[in-house]
Amino acid sequence: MRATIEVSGLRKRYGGTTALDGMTFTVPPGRVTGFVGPNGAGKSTTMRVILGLDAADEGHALVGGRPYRSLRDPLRHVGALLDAGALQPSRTGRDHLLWLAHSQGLGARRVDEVIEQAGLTPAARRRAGGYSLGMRQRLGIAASLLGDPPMLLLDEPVNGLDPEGIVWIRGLLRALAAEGRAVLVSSHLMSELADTADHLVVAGRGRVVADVGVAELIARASRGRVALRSAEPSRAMAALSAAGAEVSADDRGALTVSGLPSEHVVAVLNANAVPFHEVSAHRVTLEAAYMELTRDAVEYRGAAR
Ligand SMILES: Nc1ncnc2c1ncn2[C@@H]1O[C@H](COP(=O)(O)OP(=O)(O)OP(=O)(O)O)[C@@H](O)[C@H]1O
Repeated sequence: MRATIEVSGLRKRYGGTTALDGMTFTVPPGRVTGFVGPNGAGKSTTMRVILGLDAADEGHALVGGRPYRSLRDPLRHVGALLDAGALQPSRTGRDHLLWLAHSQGLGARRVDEVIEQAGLTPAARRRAGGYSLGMRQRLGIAASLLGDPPMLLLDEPVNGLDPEGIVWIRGLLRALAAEGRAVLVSSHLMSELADTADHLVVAGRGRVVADVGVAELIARASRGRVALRSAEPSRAMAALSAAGAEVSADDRGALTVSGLPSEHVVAVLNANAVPFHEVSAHRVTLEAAYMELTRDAVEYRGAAR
């Protein structure tokens, strides 16, 4: 079974609300695909449809080429974290995992491995009802790893994690992808996916707005601009503007130049004897690139209902 998640032409309405409007994308093995988009864009609905928890009105979702519901021992194929709150509060974390493991023919040794992998060892024998949100997330992630699945779907896994937990999950997701797994991670906060995702599927109003590599998205939004620092920013601005560039300055005196490649920027400054101490490619943050992309796709909740 090829570890690929495929979503094709999904449509779904809830009464008068269109949740999915032709959602189509593929999550290939070997990379972390971030599934992002504003609130209400259809991310959770898509994940529920992939996992057979909700039926689409049209279209199909396949995991490893098959509908999720047709899989025997699904945890061995697809690991999922959807709602970290769905727990029996009186059970210990370890018992919860043992119960899940037994349902899939997996043993206690595997349970202890994922407890260790999820950093849950100190809490594993405590009642899950007393867990913090971060602990519940770790338990949900441990559960998703139980069957050593080649495909993973994690809905907002960073929710509730402390800074150490965030660093941990970034490393875990990257390691899982490096092992050749298909990893789909949803988030509505772009900063959570910076340094984690290789690729982004950006959803807006129930469909895909962009399906793009992270590096390419940043390069595109950076638009070949040049970042410049000079002890004499006004002279630098005057010289570069005279050479046909557009120059803007931030409140700390850093300049951003568009319309001239960096080697021309350097040549113009040298020809005008303007001192400078830094010329580099201007790189927007992933968050800024994403904001630009989704500006038109934001669902204004009040207006939409
Ligand atoms: N069970 C449901 N009943 C009615 N409407 C629903 C239901 N589930 C989702 N919706 C609506 O479908 C749309 C898509 O919701 P969904 O939860 O999939 O978006 P999302 O991208 O996951 O958003 P968020 O980032 O807020 O989790 C929203 O308008 C939502 O209100």
